[in-house]
Amino acid sequence: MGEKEMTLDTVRDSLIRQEDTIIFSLIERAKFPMNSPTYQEPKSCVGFCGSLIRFFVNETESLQAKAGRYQNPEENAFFPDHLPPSLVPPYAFPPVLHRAGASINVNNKIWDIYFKQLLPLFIISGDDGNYASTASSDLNCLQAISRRIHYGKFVAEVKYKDAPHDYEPAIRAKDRDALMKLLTFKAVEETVKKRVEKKAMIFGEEVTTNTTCTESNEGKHKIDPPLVSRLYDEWIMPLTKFVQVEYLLRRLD
Ligand SMILES: O=C(O)C(=O)C[C@]1(C(=O)O)C=C[C@@H](O)C=C1
Repeated sequence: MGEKEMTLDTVRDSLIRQEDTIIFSLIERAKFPMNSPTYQEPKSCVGFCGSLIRFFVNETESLQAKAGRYQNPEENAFFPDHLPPSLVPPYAFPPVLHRAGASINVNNKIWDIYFKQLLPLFIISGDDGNYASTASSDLNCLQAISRRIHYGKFVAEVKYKDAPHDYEPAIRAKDRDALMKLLTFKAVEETVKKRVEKKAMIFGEEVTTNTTCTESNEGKHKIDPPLVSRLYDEWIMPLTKFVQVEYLLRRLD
């Protein structure tokens, strides 16, 4: 975010814009079949040890760390241990987050859910050999989803600053349920679910120049729109809220 102060409206605008990134990245991943050799642990080390996806993410994060990606408090690495330091001159990101909550990282959960639950839902089975491209598009999805979920820290900070007296008793009592209630807006969640479904429909439509005969493409989408809504309902929004609760619990440290 630029110089302007964050408000609930500006953080929500960012979440809305991030929907585009997430949906486009899912559409890109859906170009490839499952390509399961990307994820298999080989029996022995082949120039690197472990699965291709881990190798790919580790190496890419290492390069991106050198290029300064993780200087930005909106970015969280999947393998944060042993990352090299940034080699680029630091940018003075505005210090929005409270120190104690800034380091929250739920990427382990995101990793597990993405590979075990999400991929099988929206990727067809098969193997076309494009393992590196598959790993690359997985990382784009993971980074977009991770950025969105960890953006919960900023959402929580803004909500706390807007109404510290509402949040403080629940924070002091470590009352997760009360915090969850305070930060939840059901009507907003319903709007998010409807909007992402609509975006998936529009972004994933087959575009033709033929205006008279679109029937053959009608109803065909590169990613199933209701599935995107479900993904938000079952994983993305709950994890964003989990991050908000975790952040708030540390807000008075
Ligand atoms: O917009 C908010 O207030 C948020 O906290 C974000 C979000 C979401 O993840 O989209 C999460 C919780 C709210 O219930 C509504 C939406």
